Amino acid sequence: MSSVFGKPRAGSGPQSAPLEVNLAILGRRGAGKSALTVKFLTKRFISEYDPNLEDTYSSEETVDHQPVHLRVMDTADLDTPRNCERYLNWAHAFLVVYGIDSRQSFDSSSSYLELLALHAKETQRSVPALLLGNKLDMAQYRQVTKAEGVALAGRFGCLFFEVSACLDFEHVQHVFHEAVREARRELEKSPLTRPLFISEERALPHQAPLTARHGLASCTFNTLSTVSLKEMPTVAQAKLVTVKSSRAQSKRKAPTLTLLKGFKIF
Ligand SMILES: Nc1nc2c(ncn2[C@@H]2O[C@H](COP(=O)(O)OP(=O)(O)OP(=O)(O)O)[C@@H](O)[C@H]2O)c(=O)[nH]1
Repeated sequence: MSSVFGKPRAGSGPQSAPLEVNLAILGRRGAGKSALTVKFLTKRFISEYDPNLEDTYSSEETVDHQPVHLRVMDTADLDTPRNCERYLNWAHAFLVVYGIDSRQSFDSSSSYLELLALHAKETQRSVPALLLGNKLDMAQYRQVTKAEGVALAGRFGCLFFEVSACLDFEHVQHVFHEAVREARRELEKSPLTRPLFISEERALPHQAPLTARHGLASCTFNTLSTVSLKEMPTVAQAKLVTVKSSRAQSKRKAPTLTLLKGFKIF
C-alpha cells in the first residue's frame, strides 16, 4: 500500500486538477448494479430501473483528501459479457457485482472475472477489480456463502465485500472509494496510461478461440496494434445532461450530478 494514502498528497491541494478515474460496474442482470450506482450517487435506494439503460455518470469525490473526478459506467449486459470493448479499454477499475441470493449471478461474476483476467493477459495491462456480493439484506435467501465469495475473489486476487444497496450509504461509499484507491494505485504505477475505447468492433482471428474456450465468444478483445483506437471524449466534448438533485445537493459536496447521456431515475 502506498504511504500517501490517508494523507494529503504532494500537489493535491485544492488548486490541483482532480484525478480522473473511470469505474465500470459489471454483472448479470438483476445483480443490483444500478441500485448500487444510484445509492452511491444519491444516497437513495431506488427499486425499479429500466434494465436496458446503460449510462455513465460523473461525480466529484474526495478520496483521502484528494479530489477525484469519478465516472461510473453502469453497464447493461444481458446475461453474459457482450461488446466488452466499451468498458474493457475505458475503465481504470471494475466492480463485479452478484446477488448473494442468486447462484446464477455468482456464476456470471466468475465469467466477468475470467474475462478481465484474459484481457489483462492479452493487453499486459492490469486493471483492478473488486468483487461485490450485493443484497446482504436478503441474507435469509442466501444462495452463495460469504466463504464462496472470498474464495472467488482470492482466485482472481481482488478485494471482496458484501454490501446492500438498500442498507447504509457509508458502506457502499466505502466500496466505491476502495475502487478509486485501487485504480489510483495502478495509475501511479503507469501515469501515462490514458483510457481508450475501441472505435470499431472487430474480432482478432487468433483471439477468438481464447475467448470461446472460456464461454465468452460474444466478447472480443482488441489490442492496440490491430484496431483503431480513440481517446474517450472528454466531458467537455460529450453531450452533457446536468440533473439537479435537491437531496444530492444538500448532502453531498458536489452541487449537481453531471451525467453523460440520459438519466431517467431522478
Ligand atoms: N433487497 C435488495 N434488493 C436489491 C438490492 N439491489 C438491487 N435490488 C433489487 O434488485 C433488482 C435489480 O436491481 P438493479 O439495480 O436493476 O440490477 P442491475 O444489475 O442493474 O440489473 P440490470 O439493470 O437489469 O442490468 C431491483 O428490483 C432492485 O430493487 C439490494 O441490495 N437489496
